[in-house]
Amino acid sequence: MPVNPALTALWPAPHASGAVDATVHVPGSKSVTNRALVLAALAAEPGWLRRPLRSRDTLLMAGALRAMGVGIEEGVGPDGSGEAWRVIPSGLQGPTTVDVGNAGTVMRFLPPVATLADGPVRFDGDPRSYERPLHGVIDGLRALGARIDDDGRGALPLTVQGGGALEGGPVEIDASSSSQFVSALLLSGPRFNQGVEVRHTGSTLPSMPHIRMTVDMLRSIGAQVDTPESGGEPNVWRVTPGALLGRDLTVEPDLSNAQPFLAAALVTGGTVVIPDWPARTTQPGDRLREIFTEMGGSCELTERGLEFTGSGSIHGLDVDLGEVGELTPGIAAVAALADSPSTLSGVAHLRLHETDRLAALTKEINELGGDVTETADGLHIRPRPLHGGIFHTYDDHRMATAGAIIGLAVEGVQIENVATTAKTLPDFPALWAGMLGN
Ligand SMILES: O=C(O)C1=C[C@@H](OP(=O)(O)O)[C@@H](O)[C@H](O)C1
Ligand SMILES: C=C(OP(=O)(O)O)C(=O)O
Repeated sequence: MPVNPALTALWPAPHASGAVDATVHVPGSKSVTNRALVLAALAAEPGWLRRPLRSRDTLLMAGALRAMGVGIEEGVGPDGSGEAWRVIPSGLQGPTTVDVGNAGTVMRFLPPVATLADGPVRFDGDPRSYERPLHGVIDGLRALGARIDDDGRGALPLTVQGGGALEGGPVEIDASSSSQFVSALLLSGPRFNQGVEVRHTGSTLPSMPHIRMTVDMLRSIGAQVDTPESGGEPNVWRVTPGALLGRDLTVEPDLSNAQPFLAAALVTGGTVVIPDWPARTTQPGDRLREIFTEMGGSCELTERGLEFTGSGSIHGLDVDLGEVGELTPGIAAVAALADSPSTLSGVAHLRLHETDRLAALTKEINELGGDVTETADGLHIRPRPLHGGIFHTYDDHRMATAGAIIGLAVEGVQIENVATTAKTLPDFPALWAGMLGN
């Protein structure tokens, strides 16, 4: 995706001169788009993906699947409405090379797919991808019969020696550093000879809504999945081998990327409407209705979408974000502007996300005059009057949007490399300006 050089420098975060009043159409969900691409590629027949997110992470996923022989064509959808991708599965091929960028979904969901290719698939990515944990996928796949060449660190780069099929069966992994280990093994599970039974052995498991999203999407494409919630053992998921159907799926807006816009309503005491907010969803961003209400806003789902209104005051809160870790940077930004302290907990694993998010948030908010301290599993945030300055983003899209939230209330905040938002929301600067009426 071409990057506008002007945006890689310093971007003056717009300061809000009054209450925002806007409707913001948020592009599709990264997590849904990348699961849908993998499942459609593994299906027995072609399928449609409508309103897919087109961002760095999803274009990397599409590019990787194409490199393995899957057809992904531009189209307008079976009923002629909306942009769509037509996904045409085929025998998966190697040798090939996959660039994962810094996309957790690509680096974790695709090695299991590559075991089904008929030759080697090499995985490489951004420098940060070498530091992000992958041991659950590597060790798990080896236990299920895969051959993988790596350097023994449990991380990228690596080569999966695809053998055209994988035996599958029961496997134990510790997914306490990423729920994506569980999702990765489940998504390809229907195509393994014996299916897969994943048992998580660690003490904590983050991001449960994302595992539910995996299970829901598997079921919707014809897979049989047994889960702890459907009467199975705690921490055990079982996928039966079987063919997957070609479906016509419309991607929901990315509710985690709706966060900065909802935050703008909260911070400025205004109103923001997000059209197409789903009435029922597995996306973790749906928790924002409750969290931002506790922080001082109010919201209603109407036929226009989610209407969120700020009251003019922002309150701190004590909250365990273990299930919804990707919301932490945006919540921390709002908490730094609140009228009382906050404690965010349950998110130790954020140290291994796009950057060490706990360290990055602490440093950047404190450099604007804030008072944030890291705890063992989160942040203590004591609001103080903030001043302008440079907000560094460490190639982390959610750091950039967190800085933009602070900039609404604090004059003179400059975001370094706002273009990093292209990971999941390439239109962010324009959407932000549009919301502010600029
Ligand atoms: O499966 C997914 O789509 C995701 C799962 C979560 O990962 P972790 O469990 O590694 O936090 C989340 O933070 C990430 O943004 C997307
Ligand atoms: C953690 C995130 O991404 P990834 O899918 O790369 O893990 C995120 O988007 O907040």
